Amino acid sequence: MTKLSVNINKIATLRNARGGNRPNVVQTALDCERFGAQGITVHPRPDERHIRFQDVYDLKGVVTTEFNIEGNPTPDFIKLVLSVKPEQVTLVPDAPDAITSNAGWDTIKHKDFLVDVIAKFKAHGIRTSIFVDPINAQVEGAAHTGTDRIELYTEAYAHHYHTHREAAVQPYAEAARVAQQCGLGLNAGHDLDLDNLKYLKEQLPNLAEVSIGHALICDALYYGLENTIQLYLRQLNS
Ligand SMILES: CC(=O)[C@@H](O)[C@H](O)COP(=O)(O)O
Ligand SMILES: NCC(=O)COP(=O)(O)O
Repeated sequence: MTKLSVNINKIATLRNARGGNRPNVVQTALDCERFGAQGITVHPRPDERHIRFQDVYDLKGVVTTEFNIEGNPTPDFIKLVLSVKPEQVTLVPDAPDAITSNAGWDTIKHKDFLVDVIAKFKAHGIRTSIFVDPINAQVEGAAHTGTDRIELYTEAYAHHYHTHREAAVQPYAEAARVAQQCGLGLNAGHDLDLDNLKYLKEQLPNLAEVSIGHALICDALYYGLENTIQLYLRQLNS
């Protein structure tokens, strides 16, 4: 079974556009769970342009499915995660000014840093995942950091899906196989949507979890949040 974790960053983006508390991030997380989501993902960034650090504290008290906090492990981020103690932390090497995540870790170059940070989280019982491109050497490098899982950065797959899906998925299937050989759990995310999700799932039999935000929230404008979550779950489970 592949779990669906709904990334609610975009709910916070909408709230922040006006100030106030509409839409309510905490209520949306609870509703996502009620509608079938098996996890909630947030990606607080240093400028708090969408999810704020306070949101993360508020969500911890109420999320009953898997809580996944993503982000660049700056000292502030590490402090937040160690204090909130989510089920999973996903380390993403995004620059503070990046519009969105745009690359995986160089797990070879940053091995010592990752080993150190991952050990801190694991010592507090938090499962770790690191965001990587579908490159075999980077997956093997991830295994040497001590992480529990990797999250494959699926932007390239999503981008090429409509032109040549077999070629687009090939490096991901290979990376998934290497992850399994190395004993790493497998997550995936970024730009996944109702078109490209099912094929990815079919080609990556060991896929434990996907985190999806942007497309899912856009789809919810048309189909409603409950229907949309059910549509995504159907792609994963049919
Ligand atoms: C790691 C990843 O791919 C997502 O967390 C993505 O960064 C979502 O963040 P935004 O919603 O800010 O684009
Ligand atoms: N880890 C990926 C994620 O949380 C959501 O990415 P996206 O669906 O907003 O591109």
